[in-house]
Amino acid sequence: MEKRDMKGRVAVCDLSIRLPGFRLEHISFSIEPGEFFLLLGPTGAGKTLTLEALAGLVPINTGTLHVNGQNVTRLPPEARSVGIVYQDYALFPHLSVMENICYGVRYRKPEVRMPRKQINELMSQVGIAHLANRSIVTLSGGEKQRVALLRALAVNPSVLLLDEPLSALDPGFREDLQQLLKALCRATGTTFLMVTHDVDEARFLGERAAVLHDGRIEQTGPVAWLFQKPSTVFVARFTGVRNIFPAVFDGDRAILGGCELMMEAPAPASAAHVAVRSENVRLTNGTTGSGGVNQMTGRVTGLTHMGPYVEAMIQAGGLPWRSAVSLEAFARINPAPGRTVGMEILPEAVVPISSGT
Ligand SMILES: Nc1ncnc2c1ncn2[C@@H]1O[C@H](COP(=O)(O)OP(=O)(O)OP(=O)(O)O)[C@@H](O)[C@H]1O
Repeated sequence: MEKRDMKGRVAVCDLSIRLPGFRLEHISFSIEPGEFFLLLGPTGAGKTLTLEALAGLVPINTGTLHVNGQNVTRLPPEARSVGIVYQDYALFPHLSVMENICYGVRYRKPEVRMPRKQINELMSQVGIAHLANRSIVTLSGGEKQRVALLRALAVNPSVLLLDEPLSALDPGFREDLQQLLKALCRATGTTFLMVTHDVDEARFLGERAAVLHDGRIEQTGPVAWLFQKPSTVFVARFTGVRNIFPAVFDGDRAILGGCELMMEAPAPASAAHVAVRSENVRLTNGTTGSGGVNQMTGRVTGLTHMGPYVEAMIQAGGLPWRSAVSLEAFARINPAPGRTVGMEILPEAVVPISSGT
């Protein structure tokens, strides 16, 4: 790859950080120029540490870090061409909006900083042009986060690191800012690496993601793939899979409880469970269709109204299944507790998963 094609490329290879009481181990992933990549995981998984290692803010024990094709492992933070945006904005309260945005610019050579004209355009794009002279302390959370974003982008980093930038905002503001983040990533061509523990946010924002658990990466891949084809019990739970059962495998057949399900391909040797998303458990009327591939009959044991759908609990094949029933299907099938219903799962929705790292 030519040097200019490497601009914005990130490669983290076998990163480890050992702290009293916590170990980040064998972290490896790479990000393509201009990509919106997510580090996903629950609290305490090591997401912030990974970001800070890339930014040069914490010492690392082993591993190499490349930005723009350059080995930055031993470089100081200011020489890495990365910017960082925090959840709590970290703005200067005594400066105005424009002074905050341009704060880092004055320390940069003209050829590497963002031209003032582009800063003005971005301020208009994110809807804060009219606030240029306002004091930071008078802004709302959403406005502050817009200022923080532009301050980080104004020094023209190749890579922008974002540590849960939306988590302090009300849900209404969050959606606007999610749209804005996507638009800024596209408009500036900057690589975005964002930390979040919010799976809905991940679904909306990310192209690819790495899922961290207890200091290790469990799975890396396109966000949609992590949801549809989790590879471990942890990733399945984290992405909201409601049916996870221990299983044994015989080629492309999974045997779980008192039932046998066909999969689309043979399970890997590491597989020990089966994951089925509740939206992939389709209900049918009565015993209709029972006896076909992955069709069973079950008894409804409970219902939970979730707003746009109803989660039905079905006892079938000796296991407690959960099915997300659309309101239309709910009205048609009427899966009232105690009733017998048919249940169908496509082979591609039966996902063999391992116990994890
Ligand atoms: N300087 C430090 N010394 C000791 N332990 C630390 C230090 N910094 C972080 N840790 C610990 O490392 C673990 C991972 O922290 P990290 O902030 O990376 O988690 P996270 O995934 O970003 O979680 P959250 O979503 O809550 O921010 C935590 O248990 C934290 O307490």
